[in-house]
Amino acid sequence: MLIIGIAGGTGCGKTTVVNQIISELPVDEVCVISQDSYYNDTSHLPYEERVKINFDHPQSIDFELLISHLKKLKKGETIQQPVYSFIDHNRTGETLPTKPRKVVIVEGILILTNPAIRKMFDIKIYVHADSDERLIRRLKRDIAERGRDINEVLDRYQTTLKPMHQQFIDPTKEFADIIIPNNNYNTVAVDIVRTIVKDRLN
Ligand SMILES: Nc1ncnc2c1ncn2[C@@H]1O[C@H](COP(=O)(O)OP(=O)(O)O)[C@@H](O)[C@H]1O
Ligand SMILES: Nc1ccn([C@@H]2O[C@H](COP(=O)(O)O)[C@@H](O)[C@H]2O)c(=O)n1
Repeated sequence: MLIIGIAGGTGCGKTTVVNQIISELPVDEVCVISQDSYYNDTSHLPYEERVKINFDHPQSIDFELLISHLKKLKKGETIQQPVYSFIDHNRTGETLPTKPRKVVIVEGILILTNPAIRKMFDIKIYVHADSDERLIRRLKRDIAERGRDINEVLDRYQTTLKPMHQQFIDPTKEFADIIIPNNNYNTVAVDIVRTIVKDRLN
């Protein structure tokens, strides 16, 4: 099994890069694990408290569950990946059965901050886009897809996104084997990663 970790700040294009990588691969050869599925279960908190959580701090992630799921996949077991709602700021209670595959891609802003999970990755990738580009993309995406308005995104950017990015996420670039510049769509870099993955599948 080849486990690839893909990190980078919010809006850098991780999900887009993952979709480009897997688009030409057989569906039964690859599975994707999103760090967002592993936000802590906060069902015990009311919505008014959940909305105040700092979702860009490493402590917001249930790394224990994520690591145990990766270990299960390595052992050939199917896992139940939690489904997360950005509207409710919580897990939905539903799960997505995820089968072990030859290639497992784990993507998320904080996945390279955790030493134990870092050790599990065969390839570590950091997707980079400038902060103004990321903020513009995040604004558009969160308003269109995650039920947010401009004030919510800008407040969160100033209070948590920017400081957490500087403190925790950007420094993980140093752990990356490959850094993909993604201010523009980077088809060359995606092709290189695809070639590595295809080589592994043969
Ligand atoms: N290279 C790019 N150029 C322009 N827009 C992009 C690029 N990569 C991603 N996007 C767009 O930016 C938004 C955020 O991308 P996404 O892949 O969800 O980022 P992430 O998963 O890192 O938060 C999406 O709407 C996506 O279509
Ligand atoms: N309830 C939540 C949980 C997370 N976020 C934000 O999502 C970002 C990470 O996801 P990406 O797809 O952008 O990598 C992170 O920056 C959190 O602030 C949220 O807004 N609400």
